[in-house]
This record gives sequence, structure tokens and C-alpha cells, in this order.
Amino acid sequence: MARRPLPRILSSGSAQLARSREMARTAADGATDVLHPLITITRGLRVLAAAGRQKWAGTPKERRGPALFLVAACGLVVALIPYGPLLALISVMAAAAWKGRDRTPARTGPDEAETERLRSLYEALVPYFSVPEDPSPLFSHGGEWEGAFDEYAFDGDGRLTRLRMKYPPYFTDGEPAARTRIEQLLHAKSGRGREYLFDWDEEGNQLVMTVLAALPTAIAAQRFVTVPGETVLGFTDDDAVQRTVPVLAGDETHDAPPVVWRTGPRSTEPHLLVAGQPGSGATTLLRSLALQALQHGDVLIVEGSGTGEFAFLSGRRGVLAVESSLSGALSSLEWAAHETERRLISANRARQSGHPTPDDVKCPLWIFVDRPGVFAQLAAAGGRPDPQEHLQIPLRHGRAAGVTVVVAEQLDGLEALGEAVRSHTRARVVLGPVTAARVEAVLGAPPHTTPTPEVPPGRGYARLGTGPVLRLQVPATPDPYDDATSEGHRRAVLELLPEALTSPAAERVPERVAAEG
Ligand SMILES: Nc1ncnc2c1ncn2[C@@H]1O[C@H](COP(=O)(O)OP(=O)(O)OP(=O)(O)O)[C@@H](O)[C@H]1O
Repeated sequence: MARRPLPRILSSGSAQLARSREMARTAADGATDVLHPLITITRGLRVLAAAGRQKWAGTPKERRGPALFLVAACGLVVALIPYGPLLALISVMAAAAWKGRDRTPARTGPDEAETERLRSLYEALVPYFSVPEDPSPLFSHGGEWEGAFDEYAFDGDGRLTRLRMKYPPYFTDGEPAARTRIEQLLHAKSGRGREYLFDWDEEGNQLVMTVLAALPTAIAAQRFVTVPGETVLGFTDDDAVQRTVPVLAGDETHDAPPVVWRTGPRSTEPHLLVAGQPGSGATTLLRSLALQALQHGDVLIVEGSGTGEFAFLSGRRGVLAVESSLSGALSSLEWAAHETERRLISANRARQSGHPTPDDVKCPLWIFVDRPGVFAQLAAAGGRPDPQEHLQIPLRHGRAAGVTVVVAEQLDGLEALGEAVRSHTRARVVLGPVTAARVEAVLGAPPHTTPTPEVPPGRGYARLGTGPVLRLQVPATPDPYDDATSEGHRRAVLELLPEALTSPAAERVPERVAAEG
């Protein structure tokens, strides 16, 4: 249908109307600019007058007379001194201008960009949180996001840092897959590269999403306040564990929440598996654990990478061997298996004859195996037994014999691990940039947070038995003889070393360290 033109009188009239409206707006803007100081002073005078009235109302009746007299006296003095009234007027105007100045109004809600972000997040959630049968859906296209998001916070860049949302009771929040879908969507829409914590309140049909600050990396190797049988794997979030220990970070001491692993006869997860991406800090964690273990026990170290990253421990009190060859690994692990049996028999005999457990059985023995997959390959190539076979007895019976096994392997080499290692290492750590699926594959449960693609070395997740998955930062414990190690870290590690037992070990100490020490 052809459009009929507007009557001339109406079209030209509306143009005139628009022009006059524009002129009126410009005039109003100009007047506001010119009158701005006057408006400010008037507003200030009103504020001052209101304050005066309030003061007067608050003055007890018997003191009003003297107060009035004082004001009148002041007025008289001002009137009598030269330029007094003028000065008084200027002072009052200045005070009024100050009181009446524009103040930035306190923010009461999200700004435009933030509102847009919340709205688009709401719209993205509609397909997941609505069903056609719901007569009054909380989530609907073009609906009110304010009804669903009742708490939110943004950072300086306008990115969400916290969001509390309601969801309909029929949403299947008990299904991990349904939750994961929501978490992935919120993660993607709120900005990748940050770690989010999702807290589902199934009873209240509420979900709180919080951006977690990165765990601090300033804690280096040191003596941690623990009792025998406790080992600090690293540090986690404040609210993830019940306990804190004092730690030195940089030059300051503060309380930090540790992930404490309990070993020994009463432990429910007596052996540990550390898995990580190359260079993620698995060897560093083993060094940290070995230094802690040496406080109360003996350690045997078998390193498959052959890079000599445990050589600094050779010849120290409590260090039984540091082996990096296949033959050395085979013989030392075979000895460890016999030693576990000997301890078991000895402890049994003592129990049967009513004697206390002998001291040599009570002294914890730690077996550290870094990259056993390398030995497995070498052994297969040379037609020799895999050293991991000797780990079966320590893994199966170590708990009762005071023997703890710690195995570290790269994520890609996990299939090279023997069945005994997989089934008896109930304490688990995964390090490096890993996906939630990878964390679940290693720890048996996914993290409650969204792993980030970039992490510093020593960052990962830990899980003890069937406990919760905890974020973890391993204390920096570098090889003190590595040239890249900073002076502070070198000293920190050397301070934890037990005394040297043999002169060759002392000779291995580089000159610069010997000179400092
Ligand atoms: N917790 C940590 N704090 C600070 N730096 C660390 C930490 N863990 C590891 N690093 C640094 O990261 C680098 C790699 O560490 P490390 O050798 O322990 O990793 P890895 O996983 O054993 O590596 P690879 O698989 O190559 O043997 C080293 O330079 C080390 O000093």
C-alpha cells in the first residue's frame, strides 16, 4: 500500500516545533552554565541554613539565650571592624560554595557496560534455566536480569569478579554434566584466563561464582611447623583448609593455609603420585618433600631423568642413596623391597613378644622415584626387569612398615606406571596448565574451579584420598647447585640440608657455596 503524505501543515509544524525545542534546550544549557556558581552557592546556603537550624534545635533551651548573645556579639564585632561585613560575606559565600559543590554521586548500581554484560549473560543462560511449561520463568528472553542476579561485583576493567544468581528449582543441579555446562558458559562469558570458583547451593537454588586470586608464589623452602608424620605439599586457599602455619614469605612472616599430607601407620593415603606437564615443578615438589622427610627419617632417591637434580642430597645424613642409573635404580629399589619386608617381620615379632616396635622400624623410610617411565623404557630395551616391580612390596605394605613411596611422572608418561603405583598412591598432585578433565583423570574428581591455561611453576591441584580437590602452590625448592637458582632460594635450601657425612659430598659443594657457607 502506498504511503499517504502527511498534511503540509502538520509536517512543517512539527519541524518548527523541533527547531524551537532545540533552541530552548540550547538556551537552557547556556543558562545553566552561567548560573552554575549561583546555583552552587544557593545550594550551599541551603545546606548551611539547614545545619544552623539543626544546631539550634539541638541546643538546650537554657543555653539558647547565651548562644544568641554570643552570635550578636560576634556580629557587632564584625560590623565594627574595618571591612568586617565584606569579609564576613565573602567567608559565608566561600563556605556556601564549598558546601554546595557537586559531589560525585555514590554508585548505586552497574554502569551501562556492566548492565549490558549482565544482560547478555542472563540471555545466554535462558536456554539452560527455562522450560516452556514454566508459567512465570525466572529466565526468559528479554526478561528481567535483576530478578535472577541479586549480587554482582566488577573489577576495574568492568569484568565480573562475583555473581550470585538464583535458578529455577527444576534445574538439574545434582547432575555434574548440567552444572559443568553452566560453569563453562559463565567462564567463557565472564572472561577466560582467570580461575573461577562455583559454589552451588542446591537447597537454596543459588549459584555463587567468584574469581579467585592467584595463589601466592612467594613461599620458599623452610622448616614448616608440623609434627612428625605430617608433610606440607604446598599452600592453598584460606577457606579450603582448617589450619594455618606461620611462614616466611620474602622478609615477612604470615599465616598461610597448608595442604598437609599425613603419612605413616595411621595414614589412609600413605603414598603419593605427582603428575605434571614437563617443567611444571614435579621434581621441585619431590625436593621439597625429601627435605621435610629428612627431618625425621631416611630417604632413598631414584631419578629417571638423569639430570642430577637431587645430587645436592648425596652424602647427607639420612640420604641412603641417590641413584640415576638403571642398575642403581634396580638394586636400590630391590633393597627397599627387602627392607620393607624386614621391617614388617621385625615389627610383627616385636608385637608377638610384647616388645615395643624397634627404633629402626619406627624411623620412617621414604622412597622417591622421579620419572620411573624412563627406567621402564630403558629396561624394556635392554631386556631387564622394570624397577617399578620392586615398588610393589613398599606400596602394598609400606604403611605398616613406616615406608612411604612418592612417585613423580609426566602426564604423557602416566601409562608407563605399573598397576601397583596406580592403585596404591591415594594422595595425588597434578601440576602445570591442565584442563579440568585432566585433573579429574589424575585426581579422580574435577576441581571446583576452572583451571587457567597459564600458571607459574609449582601450581596445580592436590587431593588426599577421597577428600576435596584443593588448589596448590608448591614452595619454591630449587636445586641449590643450579646456576639459575637465586641466592635467597639457594640459602633457603642449603639451610635445610642435614650435615654432610662423607668428605666426597663436601667436595661436591661448589666453591662459591662453600665460601658463603
Ligand atoms: N614451586 C616452585 N616455585 C618456583 N619455581 C619453581 C617451582 N617449581 C618449579 N619451579 C621452577 O620451574 C622449573 C622446572 O621445575 P622442575 O624441574 O621441578 O620441573 P619438572 O616438572 O620436574 O620438570 P621436568 O619434567 O623437565 O623434569 C625450574 O626452574 C624450577 O626452579
